[in-house]
Amino acid sequence: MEEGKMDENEWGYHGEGNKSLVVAHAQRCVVLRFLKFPPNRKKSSEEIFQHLQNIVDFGKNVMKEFLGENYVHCGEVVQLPLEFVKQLCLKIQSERPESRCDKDLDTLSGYAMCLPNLTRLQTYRFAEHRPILCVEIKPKCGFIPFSSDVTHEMKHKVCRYCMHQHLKVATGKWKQISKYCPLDLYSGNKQRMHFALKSLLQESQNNLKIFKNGELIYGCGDARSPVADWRELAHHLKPFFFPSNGLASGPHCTRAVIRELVHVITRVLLSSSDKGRVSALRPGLWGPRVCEASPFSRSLRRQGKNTPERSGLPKGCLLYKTLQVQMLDLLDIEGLYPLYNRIERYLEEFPEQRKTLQIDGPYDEAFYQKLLDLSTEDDGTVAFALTKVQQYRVAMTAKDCSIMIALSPCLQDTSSDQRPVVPSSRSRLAFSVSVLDLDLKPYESIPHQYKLDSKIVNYYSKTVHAKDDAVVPTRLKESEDCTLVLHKV
Ligand SMILES: O=P(O)(O)O[C@@H]1[C@@H](OP(=O)(O)O)[C@H](OP(=O)(O)O)[C@H](O)[C@H](OP(=O)(O)O)[C@H]1OP(=O)(O)O
Ligand SMILES: Nc1ncnc2c1ncn2[C@@H]1O[C@H](COP(=O)(O)OP(=O)(O)OP(=O)(O)O)[C@@H](O)[C@H]1O
Repeated sequence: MEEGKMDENEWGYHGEGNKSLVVAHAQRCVVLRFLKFPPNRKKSSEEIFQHLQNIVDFGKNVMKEFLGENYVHCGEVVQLPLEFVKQLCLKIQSERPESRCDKDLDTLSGYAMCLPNLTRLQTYRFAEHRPILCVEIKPKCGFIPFSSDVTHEMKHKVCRYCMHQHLKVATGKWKQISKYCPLDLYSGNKQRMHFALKSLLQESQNNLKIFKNGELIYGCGDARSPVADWRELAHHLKPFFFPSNGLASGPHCTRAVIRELVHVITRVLLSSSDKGRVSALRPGLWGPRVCEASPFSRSLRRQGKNTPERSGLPKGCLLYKTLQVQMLDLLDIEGLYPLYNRIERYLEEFPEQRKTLQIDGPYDEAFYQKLLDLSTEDDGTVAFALTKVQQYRVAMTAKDCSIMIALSPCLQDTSSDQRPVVPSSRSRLAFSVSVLDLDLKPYESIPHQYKLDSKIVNYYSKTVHAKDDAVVPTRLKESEDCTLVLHKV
């Protein structure tokens, strides 16, 4: 960043999550990612610099190793003029969704991360003139725990996402239960993946966003949500997926365009565009292949059909790699929590050891190497507890990251385009796949995770499952078909 040339008018609000806020440059393909904090919980400039540097180091030394060079963009920490940050903060404030305003942008340190704008990613830094479509998916945890430490039987049957949906609706976070189940998306089975993606398109919550030329056009279920209907979405998508059946408008056209999008995204998700080395992780343990709450598998069971095999994801694809990292959570929070307590007891006695244990970094090569020990034999040591705790934090990070898929029509002269290509009915689309939000989850969040896990399972077991048992015969008759009915347009 060139200090003297920072002009807030060149930057616009792009999006935000729970912990960071992103602004995008109007011309150049870059974004600035700022940290956010609750009011009155400010950190010193040094602490913020270190926090951001840790994020970059963790991306470089750990996530690039696990997920592959091509998928991970670590960015760099930049120092900005304080006046620029202050003016920028004022400029974007009115565009922020109300639900996110419980935290303030850090305007005091002057530090931020500079990253490629993944919604416009073609060739880093300069925007091209071809239209770009970008689909962002936050797939969440794609497996059912296999750990023998799990005490709630329900956790061996229903995935965390599907259980959590009920608590989220009960607490008013979302209005409706989604039909999306991460196990369907991670199945590698095209039919299940199509169902998962259509479900995300129906009820996006914070799991799906679509950008066109860098602008949010779909998803993000809050006040800022620009469209929620498929007809308008299909209109946006036509330049990319003009239907092969020749229909230019009407419900059939909408359906055809949405179907094309789903098929193209599935193909891209199954592609192995990464040429990096094969991941060092092979947990090898699998829980059940399906989640009992997924409407897809419930519908098949009702029809007396077996759920299709988890066809298996191709080993080089990002979903496969992400799932492997998620499965570093070998013990489940129930098995992990006592090990966290072991470390806490040790730290109470030897507080000066916190640094040696690398709890707050540095996230370097040595930190990465220790993550590769997948043994689950507890020898009672702090070293064992520490390895499992660090693996858990990394796994939780992978359970909360997002995948960005950028698509743009190929030029006539494709020799200039080095990127992989996916066919669509209108043209061939060059694509790139990236992963974002790879901030290592804090050590301190483990007690919260333990409590939340129990709250999610208890709520699901007591309310939903009990109700389910009582109404099974009626529900079966109701035939809650998993064939997705398109919204009326
Ligand atoms: O606990 P979960 O599964 O609800 O995940 C949280 C996310 O909620 P979600 O369920 O995806 O809507 C949550 O997302 P939202 O703020 O709800 O959009 C955050 O990503 C949170 O991470 P962090 O605390 O900001 O690092 C996430 O917390 P972590 O558990 O990943 O730390
Ligand atoms: N490099 C990028 N290029 C384009 N858009 C980005 C980039 N990084 C983040 N975004 C956008 O900003 C949003 C918020 O970023 P991010 O997910 O990193 O926030 P967060 O606060 O860390 O999330 P969480 O709520 O999961 O903690 C993303 O959902 C994405 O739409």
